[in-house]
Amino acid sequence: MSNIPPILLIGCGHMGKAMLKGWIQKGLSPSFIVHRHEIELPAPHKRVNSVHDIPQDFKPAAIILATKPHQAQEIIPDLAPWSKNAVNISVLGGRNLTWLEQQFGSDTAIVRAMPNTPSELGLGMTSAIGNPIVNSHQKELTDALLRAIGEVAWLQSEQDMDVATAIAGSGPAYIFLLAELLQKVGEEKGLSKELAKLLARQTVVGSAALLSRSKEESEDLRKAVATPNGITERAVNVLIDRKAWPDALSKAIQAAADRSKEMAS
Ligand SMILES: NC(=O)C1=CN([C@@H]2O[C@H](COP(=O)(O)OP(=O)(O)OC[C@H]3O[C@@H](n4cnc5c(N)ncnc54)[C@H](O)[C@@H]3O)[C@@H](O)[C@H]2O)C=CC1
Ligand SMILES: O=C(O)[C@@H]1CCC=N1
Repeated sequence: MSNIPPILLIGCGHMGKAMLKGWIQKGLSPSFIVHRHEIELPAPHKRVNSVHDIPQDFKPAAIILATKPHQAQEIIPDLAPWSKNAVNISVLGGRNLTWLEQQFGSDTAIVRAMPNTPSELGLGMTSAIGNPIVNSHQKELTDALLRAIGEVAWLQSEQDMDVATAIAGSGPAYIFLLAELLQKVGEEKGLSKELAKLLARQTVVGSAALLSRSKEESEDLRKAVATPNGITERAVNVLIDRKAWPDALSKAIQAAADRSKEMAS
């Protein structure tokens, strides 16, 4: 049974595809996807090359804008036949509600959202904030759409979106980088490539699953590994030094948040 309303998805790259896969698994109603290249798409959903190929009688409950930020401006005016009667959910990095209202019109219901790629597995994390035109029904609908692919945090202030983006939107990249680096160090220390890869990947996967299922704080899970005066503690002492991971992560998050702010318009 379909429990996700029909959507119009604009752009089906890394993020659009991740969300679409999540929604299809949860029973997406017949929807249209605007994408210039062939994609694997189960019936009854349809891919079209351009918005001009969408039937006028198609009534999406939500439009999801998932092109690159610089690609969005030219396509938004073409969405007018549908955008006034739908909630328009932008996942564009950086682009703020002021910019989005300038493109769609300030009388249009717009949600600025920042998901992440684990949405593909229903394990996403999306931060969201709507403009004043979004009514309670549209907010519930957006919440249901985003909850179908993971957790949702409705922000009180749009100012928080830059840091939310830097932590959760970009965050999967840091975790994959950790897996990359663990493998690289393993190889540098003499392990075979296959062994280093297996150890690094399964450790990241298993730790994330444990964190997901445990009620304990991440700090407690960490302390359960680092036996006092044992082996792990030596490594944790290196990493937790203010000048090591705390400073590096703080600088990294600030750099990403600054870039998000730069991309506001
Ligand atoms: N990749 C990620 O992890 C995340 C990305 N985002 C945001 O999602 C958006 C998309 O990012 P990605 O998926 O990584 O980029 P991408 O380049 O993989 O996907 C964008 C897609 O939009 C398509 N497109 C461009 N113009 C179009 C048009 N006029 N009509 C139809 N399709 C068109 C492109 O062909 C491309 O497939 C960006 O604005 C980004 O900031 C947000 C959260 C996380
Ligand atoms: O890096 C980017 O610009 C996008 C937004 C967050 C994740 N990817």
